[in-house]
Amino acid sequence: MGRRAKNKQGAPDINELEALMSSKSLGKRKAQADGAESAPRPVKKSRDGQKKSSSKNKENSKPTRSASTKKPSTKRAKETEEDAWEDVEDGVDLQKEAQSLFEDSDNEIFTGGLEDLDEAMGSDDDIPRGPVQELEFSDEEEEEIVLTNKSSKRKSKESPEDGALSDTSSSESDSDDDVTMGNMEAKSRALDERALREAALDMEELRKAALNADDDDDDDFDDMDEDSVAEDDGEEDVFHLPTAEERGKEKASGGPDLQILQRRLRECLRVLSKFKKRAEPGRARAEYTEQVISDIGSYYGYNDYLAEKLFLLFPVAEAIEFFEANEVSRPVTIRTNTLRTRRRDLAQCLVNRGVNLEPIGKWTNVGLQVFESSVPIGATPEYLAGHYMLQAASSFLPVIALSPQPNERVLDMASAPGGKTTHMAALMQNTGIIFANDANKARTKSLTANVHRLGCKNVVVCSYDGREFPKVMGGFDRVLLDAPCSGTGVISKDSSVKVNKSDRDFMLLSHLQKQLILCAIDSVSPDSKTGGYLVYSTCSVTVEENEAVVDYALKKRPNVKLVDTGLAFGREGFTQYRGKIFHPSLNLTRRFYPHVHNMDGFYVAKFKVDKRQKANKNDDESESYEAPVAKNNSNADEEAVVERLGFDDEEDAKYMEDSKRRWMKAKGLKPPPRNAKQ
Ligand SMILES: C[S@@+](CC[C@H](N)C(=O)[O-])C[C@H]1O[C@@H](n2cnc3c(N)ncnc32)[C@H](O)[C@@H]1O
Repeated sequence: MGRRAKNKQGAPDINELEALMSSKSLGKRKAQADGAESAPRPVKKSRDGQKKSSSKNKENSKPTRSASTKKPSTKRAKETEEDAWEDVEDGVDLQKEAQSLFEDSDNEIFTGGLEDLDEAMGSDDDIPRGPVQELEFSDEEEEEIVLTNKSSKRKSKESPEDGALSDTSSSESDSDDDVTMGNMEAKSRALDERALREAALDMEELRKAALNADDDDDDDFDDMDEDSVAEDDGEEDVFHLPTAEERGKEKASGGPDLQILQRRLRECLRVLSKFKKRAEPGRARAEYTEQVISDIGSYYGYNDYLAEKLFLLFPVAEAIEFFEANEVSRPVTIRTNTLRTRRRDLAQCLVNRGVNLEPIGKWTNVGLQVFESSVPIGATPEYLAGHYMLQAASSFLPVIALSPQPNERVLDMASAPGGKTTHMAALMQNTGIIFANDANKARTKSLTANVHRLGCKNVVVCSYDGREFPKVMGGFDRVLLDAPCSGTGVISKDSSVKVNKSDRDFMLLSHLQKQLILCAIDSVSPDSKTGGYLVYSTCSVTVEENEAVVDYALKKRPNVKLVDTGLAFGREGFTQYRGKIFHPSLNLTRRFYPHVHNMDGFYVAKFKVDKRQKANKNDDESESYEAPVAKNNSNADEEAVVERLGFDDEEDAKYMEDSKRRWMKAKGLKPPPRNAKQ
């Protein structure tokens, strides 16, 4: 685990569902996605101003105690590791889950069956109620849910004055009184808050330094704290960048401590901001960058490979914001199941139970963000009756982009546990048909449970390797491929991603995604009267799982083109990245980031599939085009699958070589020159 992670209160590796069970304060920042990239980039301010904003940011991004103190169940941890979900596992085994909810929420073991749940929760009147919110609905539109008694939510959202504790219990508990049973929780909360405040101040310093590192060498601007950097005029202390040998020794002795790491990060960023002036003679810019990446890895607990991969996605200052955002839980959100209820009615029911919530944003008319709850959100009668799905806000996006219509024939190629399938069923008003497929049979159990709980009547669950489509079934009006991925967008939910992904994993995933996307394209009917669309999505932010896969599909299937996703926000996909040029239409795809949109990292691309052109003798691509033929068993020989899909051997060879070179370097071996015969 990284130094930063070790020292931080509220480790991000939470099981969100379990966190929900604890009925405490939930995600406190509102998803910032209303049509704008709202992530505040630190602005250059007077130092007073900066101090205030740092405290404010910290308070707003405070991870919840409930989230931080729960350990994920082994089962859940294993699942997230295997498949890198972006969704809360919802309704896996209702009876078991409900039981654990009660264990978690009440510290009492619930031994009854589902039918006993009501009793266990007491009559409605017995349900613990929080401060009741009065909901004001406009006469016409349920959109306009206005919460009039927002006291507790506001409290959780407002930032306290600099240095002040967020509530009275905290300030009490910050005193030196003896710890008693009565004040233990408050004291513990105060300690958490203090640690967070300190961490946020550290971050603010780093961010300021990083911001400067993004400035040009010639830029005279320097707004860093005087105590954190040497003065520019006169002699500067030249910071000594460790040599490779010194770094090796440091690693062997267990790595530097947190203070050294922080200081070195700051110093390296300071040098990078005025390289010519501040660099040690004879040292290259790349050496400083390498040190920054290595220290970020240690500070936040990433392996070097992933730290570098993620760092390179952003300018330096933004990279720090991204890594920091991965340390904070995302807001808890639910999706109203419009097959069973309306959002305003659901909101009113939950508010009456003591849930503090409000609509997520204008971009969705079914999402609600839960700020605080005095009841377990995953076990309310409304939940059990299928009135809502616990679902990350980001996972609404691919379905909104796909926009399935009533009476269509739709394929959800990798669908378990069904967050998106059930959303599609609702949009289609239970008409038409959705084939909800998932290669993992075990996972189709939770999918089926959710389909039943939410009352979806137009869903057929099946379990094929997605690469067997369209042989098993084809001719769909719309296809969703929410692909298996590395999960680099959901690190705040599953921190194991920080250390368990290697370049080989990324290569294999990218390969699988490329196979799946071609099969998904071939499953769409170009003759569809109402559709003819494919949406490809992942909960990862890496380029090889996103733009590279989409670009590959464009090359391999000339009959498809990218179209606007219809999503009102999100960053444009890369059209070039580190020397790789993608099709210019890649700018129509959308990227979502935790530090920008306060939702899980996500990627969405929408294709329109047209009829295939008649084979053109001069066109290798169309001549060799052949719809993939599926094998009868899912243990299909990998090589044959690769061959039938016409993989780009040249591109793969390059990946393999890169991977081999990195492996050799990691082992301390010198890779042969690039063009040498191996
Ligand atoms: C990101 S999750 C899907 C989440 C789902 N769309 C939802 O919204 O609830 C990816 C899924 O892909 C499935 N999967 C992995 N490899 C597959 C393959 N070759 N064919 C079909 N599904 C696959 C995994 O079992 C996993 O359930």
